[in-house]
Amino acid sequence: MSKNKPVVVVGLMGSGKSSAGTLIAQALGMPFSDSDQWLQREHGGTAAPIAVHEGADALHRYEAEHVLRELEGEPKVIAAAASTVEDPEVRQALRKALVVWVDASDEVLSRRMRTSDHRPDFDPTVMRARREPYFREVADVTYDVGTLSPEQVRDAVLDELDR
Ligand SMILES: Nc1ncnc2c1ncn2[C@@H]1O[C@H](COP(=O)(O)OP(=O)(O)O)[C@@H](O)[C@H]1O
Ligand SMILES: O=C(O)C1=C[C@@H](OP(=O)(O)O)[C@@H](O)[C@H](O)C1
Ligand SMILES: [Mg+2]
Repeated sequence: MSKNKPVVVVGLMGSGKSSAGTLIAQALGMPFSDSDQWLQREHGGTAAPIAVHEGADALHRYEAEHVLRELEGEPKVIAAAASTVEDPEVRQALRKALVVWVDASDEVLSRRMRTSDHRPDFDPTVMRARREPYFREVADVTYDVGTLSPEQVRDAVLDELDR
């Protein structure tokens, strides 16, 4: 698989997209674009206050826009917000990327999503019911981050790109 194609890390809240994405970008020497930082820069805040003040629909629109914009231009490693797989235009655009789905049990995710207050208070079980079929549809590779560390995910992605 080509090393010159975008890599997009997807998964539910707290699944480790930012952690693994950072390491993958470093290893590949590619630019890294994280939804979390992009929201801050383009929309003046993290996801949690945007969800409160502008609503979840506006937040999810901004998050989809992030992936669509960053998939244009030079290839990057992109940590996409959890919501983005719900957008049909995003799912179509993801076809040109290597899509890495990181996942763990809801119990693990509930614990990990509470490590920072930038996240809105969404229930992982509800989010999974809605999004799991889409993750399955877009993913080229899937990693269990209940057992794999971000470094192990990085190494698995590098192997995949070398195949
Ligand atoms: N593979 C992993 N194993 C153990 N802890 C992890 C793993 N990936 C991420 N974490 C931890 O889980 C939390 C959420 O990770 P983060 O990368 O911010 O997730 P996301 O960007 O998907 O919301 C952080 O505290 C991070 O250190
Ligand atoms: O599940 C969701 O709808 C969201 C998950 C969080 O993203 P992460 O996937 O980066 O945790 C949050 O920051 C995002 O804006 C909305
Ligand atoms: Mg993140």
